[in-house]
Amino acid sequence: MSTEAVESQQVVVESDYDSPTWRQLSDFSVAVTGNNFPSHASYADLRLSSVRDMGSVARADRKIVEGEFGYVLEDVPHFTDYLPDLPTYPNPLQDNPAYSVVKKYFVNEDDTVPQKIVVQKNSPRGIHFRRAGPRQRVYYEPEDVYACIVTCGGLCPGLNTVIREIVCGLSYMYGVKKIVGIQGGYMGFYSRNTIPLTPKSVNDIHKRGGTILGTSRGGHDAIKIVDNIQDRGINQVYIIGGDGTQKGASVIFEEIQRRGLEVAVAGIPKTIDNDIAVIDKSFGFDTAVEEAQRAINAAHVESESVENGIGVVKLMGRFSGFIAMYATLASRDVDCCLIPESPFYLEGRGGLFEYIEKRLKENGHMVIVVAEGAGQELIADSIRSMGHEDASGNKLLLDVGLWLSQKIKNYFTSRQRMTINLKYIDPTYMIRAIPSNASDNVYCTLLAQNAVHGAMAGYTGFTVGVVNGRHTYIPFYRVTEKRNKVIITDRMWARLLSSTNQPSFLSAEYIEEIKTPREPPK
Ligand SMILES: Nc1ncnc2c1ncn2[C@@H]1O[C@H](COP(=O)(O)OP(=O)(O)O)[C@@H](O)[C@H]1O
Ligand SMILES: O=P(O)(O)OC[C@H]1O[C@](O)(COP(=O)(O)O)[C@@H](O)[C@@H]1O
Ligand SMILES: [Mg+2]
Repeated sequence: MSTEAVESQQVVVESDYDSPTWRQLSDFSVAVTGNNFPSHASYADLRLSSVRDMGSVARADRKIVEGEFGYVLEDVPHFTDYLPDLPTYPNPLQDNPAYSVVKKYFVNEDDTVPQKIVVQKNSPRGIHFRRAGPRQRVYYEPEDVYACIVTCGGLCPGLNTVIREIVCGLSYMYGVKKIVGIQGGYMGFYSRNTIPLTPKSVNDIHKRGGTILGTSRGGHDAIKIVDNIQDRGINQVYIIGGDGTQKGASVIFEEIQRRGLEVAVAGIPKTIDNDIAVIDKSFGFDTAVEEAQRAINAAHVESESVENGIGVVKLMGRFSGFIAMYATLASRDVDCCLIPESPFYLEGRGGLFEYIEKRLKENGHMVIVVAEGAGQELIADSIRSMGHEDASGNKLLLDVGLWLSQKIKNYFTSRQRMTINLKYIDPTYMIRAIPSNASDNVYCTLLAQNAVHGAMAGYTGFTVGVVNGRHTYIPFYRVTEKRNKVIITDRMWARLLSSTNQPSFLSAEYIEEIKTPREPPK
């Protein structure tokens, strides 16, 4: 992702400073001198901050280490936090011919990655995350590992690649033999049989879309899931899924910790919408943007082949319009992009209809990209049926693409304003179901391998993710407490507006309001 996109995430993060959660974190944090953090073996001596989150992850213990110049490490849990006397073993990678020639293959225990890379002379060093990667000592003998993998939530390109690379990483790097897949999402822990996974059985799966394990929404019962983990003797749990899944993983981790089990819980964030906080980008996003070009091209070809042609393309994005924004910026054929973060209106001065009329008169055709979560309030006004949820508790959306297409048709046919030719394309599930592209495949591989390195090194209760280009271990609460959204006061959205020339749909008062600076952090 571009620097600009990284900047957008930082704007989101800055707002954390105002939240009660942040103030509580500071109150409970553990201060250390300088930045010589204790290695994880001595973390048992540190007081776990036990901050009770105000939001959705209600019982997350937080492990905060402060250093000089405003340095803060938001660390992830480690076995030694609650099981102090575990034996450790040399990392088998040191004898692996592929790695033995690599200088500094093991990650320095003190390496951390800053969340904010744009700084000023006097700004505090800010929040950091533990750098991901292989450690010199591991907490499992290969023959003792019994790992499982589960995929939850909606589909996303790259799921099979992550599964494949966890299996291959565990097998080839650490010599692990016992790996199973949990079928059909969280509920599969207690309602379905497991399937054995070997490098041979997963060899070709990255070439297929979907997930070979199946997935589901709903059905998260932490007690039943952990009972099942315990009964089977599973000691590494790899959980691939979005924000809902990571919340579920956090609850599972807490139950495992409460029972004092030596079971590592590692999350790999998945969301085609790219709405997971903190991380630079989620896997599958690039593939989705690329595939969306095919739909936009089709809409363009259709619309320019007829008089007053309008192509409407609906793309995914329940709460965040990243796919729509990037697909629009990539295409250059889009005249208007509508996303959930930017409210719009249809009629009157500066409205969508006026703009469509102008573009058709100027250019004879136009393409509109609309993210599925855009304009939901407008639709609710005319349809009156909001508030339904799916099995995971996600808001069910009304079809903005169909609604918008109908509204445009009605407007232009009423009072015989203009004869238009509108074609509506909904490629959403076609985009989601494809295999990941080359760059996402590499990305999935690194995420999977780093998840494996973290679990083998005794870290647990973490999500693996890229922050400012570096792989890190992020505590669950950080990726679940808020969603990554397009910031419409950022330069990236301004670039989009100037590339499409569409109206901003914002009133002068609203622009003033959102520009008002927030209070600086204390
Ligand atoms: N707050 C939560 N606590 C525990 N489990 C949750 C929570 N939210 C969602 N889940 C579980 O996570 C799984 C996937 O969630 P969902 O929202 O469908 O997809 P995603 O993980 O992609 O956001 C479901 O099985 C759901 O029951
Ligand atoms: O029809 P489904 O399977 O519920 O999925 C629809 C939703 O899945 C998404 O792709 C995102 O899903 P996740 O939260 O599972 O990543 C949204 O864009 C879309 O609204
Ligand atoms: Mg979600």
